[in-house]
Amino acid sequence: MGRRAMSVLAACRQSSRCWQSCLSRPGPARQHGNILRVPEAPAARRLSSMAATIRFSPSTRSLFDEPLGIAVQGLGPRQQVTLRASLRDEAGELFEAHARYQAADDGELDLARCPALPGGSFSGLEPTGLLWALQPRKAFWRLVKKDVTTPFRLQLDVLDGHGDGPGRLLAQAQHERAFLRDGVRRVPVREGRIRATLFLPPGNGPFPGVIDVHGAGGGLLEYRACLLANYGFAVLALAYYSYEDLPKDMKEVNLEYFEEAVNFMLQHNQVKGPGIGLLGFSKGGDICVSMASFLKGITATAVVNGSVANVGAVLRYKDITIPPLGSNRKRIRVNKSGIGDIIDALNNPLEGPDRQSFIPLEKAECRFLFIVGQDDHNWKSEFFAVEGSKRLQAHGKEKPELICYPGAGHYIQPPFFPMCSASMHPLVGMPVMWGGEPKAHCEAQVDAWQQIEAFFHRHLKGEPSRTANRL
Ligand SMILES: CCCCCCCCCCCC(=O)SCCNC(=O)CCNC(=O)[C@H](O)C(C)(C)COP(=O)(O)OP(=O)(O)OC[C@H]1O[C@@H](n2cnc3c(N)ncnc32)[C@H](O)[C@@H]1OP(=O)(O)O
Repeated sequence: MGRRAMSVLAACRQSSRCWQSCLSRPGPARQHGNILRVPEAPAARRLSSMAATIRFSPSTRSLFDEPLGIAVQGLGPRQQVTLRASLRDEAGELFEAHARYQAADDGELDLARCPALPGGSFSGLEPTGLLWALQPRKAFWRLVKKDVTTPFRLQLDVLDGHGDGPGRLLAQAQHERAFLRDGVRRVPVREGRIRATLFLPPGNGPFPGVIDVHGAGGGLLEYRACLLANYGFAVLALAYYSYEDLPKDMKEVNLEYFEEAVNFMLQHNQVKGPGIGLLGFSKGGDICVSMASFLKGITATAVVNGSVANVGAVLRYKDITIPPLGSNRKRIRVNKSGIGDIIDALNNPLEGPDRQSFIPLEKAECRFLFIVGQDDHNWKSEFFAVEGSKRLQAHGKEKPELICYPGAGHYIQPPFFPMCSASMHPLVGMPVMWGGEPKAHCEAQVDAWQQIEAFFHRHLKGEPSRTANRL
């Protein structure tokens, strides 16, 4: 990560501390629909005689990966206000962002038209800045959604003025950011060895099918699969270790487990054949490349900041063994805050015995999409994607789609997940920097999500997808 991005984040964290006291401030308030109005202060301190109201669009609830319109009405002409967004995750950890604005002559403040002034978490015209700039108060914490059946509750406070401390509360409202679209079915799957959740869109199937494999860390993460199912795919979120009776750690990745999952999808009466798609992020990316290389029934594979070398665990399939790419902890650079930069820790899979870890992706019969954050500090995603592309073409295979995003780090998530700059690495055992600059990273997430969806529509459905820019 660049020094500039680190200092932006440090500044955000520092300034968010200034706002802590206001969050717990008690005060009588009355609820009007989703708008909580706070009684006005004495006339002498009032800048406007009108009550400010917050308007969200959509009004009360939206899907997490959709943009959210925010406007404030009833402010004074050119009134200076600070908008503060906050959200608590399921562990109770607080995420906050704030931005300084000046209302228009008519007392209206529409974030789609009004630029944020310097001094907040972001500046400039950023209609969704209060979403993507959310930062955790707890160091090394990421926004993760574990229970997709409940929404995140976003709170917006409108505060008077641009002071360093919180100004008088002028209006407050809440909005639900949901994961499950109405009618999408969430089906826990415990078939054979498979531990997974299948998301089925509303209506009569069959639907194009996708298996979603998340990165190292264990457990069963459903949020990306669930959001993708909202767009008409049958998506299986697949756990592969540290979940129920699956192996506790990731010493070895056995592809027969993943083959069972592919066969489960291909045989499911709600899944349209003849092949399925794979979506893999990080360690999930190289698992998907291995699945595509060795298993039948894969039509399209989207890899988000993945590797084309097998990493972190031995891979086994029948009589095939692929060793993990070598690494050297001495190449980890640790900064003054104790955060590691592991970008140079892995060996080169084109050299010496490490060539054995290169996955023979030329065996695959599917189309590939590589999504790359050019500021990925977990590993060299762009190098991996380019080498994968070269190898495919050298074997007469179709050139994969490769989309590179400058300023995007490792943790490319669905839209509006705030960028995580550093957190505990599940395999390295220390906090590491993931890379990325928050605004560029957020824009990459929005575009990458559309590209992934369009890729699967093209190859699994044969239909064009919606192309509207959702930023
Ligand atoms: C030589 C060099 C080679 C370099 C070699 C480089 C090779 C890189 C190869 C891998 C690259 C990757 O995959 S990178 C990672 C990408 N991974 C993912 O995207 C998957 C992310 N999944 C996860 O992080 C996990 O599944 C969680 C956090 C969702 C697990 O949730 P859980 O199953 O409910 O577990 P839980 O008990 O709550 O917590 C387990 C631990 O995670 C922490 N944790 C829980 N929630 C959070 C959170 N929101 N933000 C931060 N941390 C959290 C807890 O404090 C705890 O830490 P503690 O008390 O145990 O300390």
